[in-house]
Amino acid sequence: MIARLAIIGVGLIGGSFARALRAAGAVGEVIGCGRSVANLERALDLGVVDRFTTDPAEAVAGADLVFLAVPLGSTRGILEAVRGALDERAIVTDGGSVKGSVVADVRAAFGRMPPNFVPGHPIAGTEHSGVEASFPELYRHRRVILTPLAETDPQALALVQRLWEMCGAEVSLMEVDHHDEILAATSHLPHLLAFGLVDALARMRENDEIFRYAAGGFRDFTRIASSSPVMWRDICLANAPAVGAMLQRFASELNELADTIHDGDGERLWEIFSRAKAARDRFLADGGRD
Ligand SMILES: NC(=O)c1ccc[n+]([C@@H]2O[C@H](COP(=O)([O-])OP(=O)(O)OC[C@H]3O[C@@H](n4cnc5c(N)ncnc54)[C@H](O)[C@@H]3O)[C@@H](O)[C@H]2O)c1
Ligand SMILES: O=C(O)C(=O)C[C@]1(C(=O)O)C=C[C@@H](O)C=C1
Repeated sequence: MIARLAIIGVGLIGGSFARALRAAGAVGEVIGCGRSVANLERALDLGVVDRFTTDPAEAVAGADLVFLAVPLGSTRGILEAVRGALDERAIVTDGGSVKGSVVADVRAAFGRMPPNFVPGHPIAGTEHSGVEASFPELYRHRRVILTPLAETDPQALALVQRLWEMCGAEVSLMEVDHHDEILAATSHLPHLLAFGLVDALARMRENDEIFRYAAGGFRDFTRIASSSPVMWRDICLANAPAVGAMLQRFASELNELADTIHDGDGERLWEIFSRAKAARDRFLADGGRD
């Protein structure tokens, strides 16, 4: 389906995309591009890419499909670097966790929204980074959100959708702003809470003792605080308004909990916890994805 695929950012997301498409027999040659030569050499050893370069323009030359999977803060620079080298018919898509910032970067770099750019976001990942962490099954039974714009060519959209489906994913279409609001709630806020909690505990004087007695609850709640600080810095900055609004909402929920405990209002605590448990049980029963 794709004779030449260029992956810019051969990490967890880019590497897994290449591996999944290879496993599905959907790609011919895969060109990797990144900043870390050690990571790219590892990608070559693992068979994730057939060759690599650190020059984005060289990577996209002659590619039929370009997949951008770099931290969001690097998106605009990459787009500017590849602008003049892209094949006229090449389809470009991405896996960035925030869509408004990517769309703004594309408009700024190209002076318009090219019809062959399809913004996307796989709702799948782990707390690990780099090509070593990538695996072909990452997207199987996971959702991928595509956020096409009025300018998007339906054929480009259909191809990108088909490729994700070949990776085993279920594709949904969504408006850019709606995507960013939803993900602020279900992904960005939980990461902020995990990072914030671990940082607060780590800065407490007794932290050695605290971590010694932490067990499953702490481990489950904080797994995602092992995620890439660069990636999460960029996500928070790229989605600042929606993340800020969610944080404020959550802060008032926390204040309400604190007041309820202070008032010794057990009935109210039970109500809040029961409502939360029922919502999470429903999420799991509906196939809640890990
Ligand atoms: N990790 C997740 O769970 C997850 C899930 C969905 C989407 N995403 C998004 O996917 C993108 C990639 O995340 P990841 O988890 O694969 O990160 P990663 O750190 O595993 O991989 C990113 C790769 O990009 C390379 N890179 C960084 N800056 C670059 C630049 N300027 N030019 C070329 N290469 C550069 C790095 O060397 C690295 O190999 C991010 O935009 C992230 O928001 C991540
Ligand atoms: O499972 C994880 O480790 C993840 O963080 C994956 C996760 C998330 O669910 O929040 C992280 C960022 C994304 O953009 C999409 C998925």
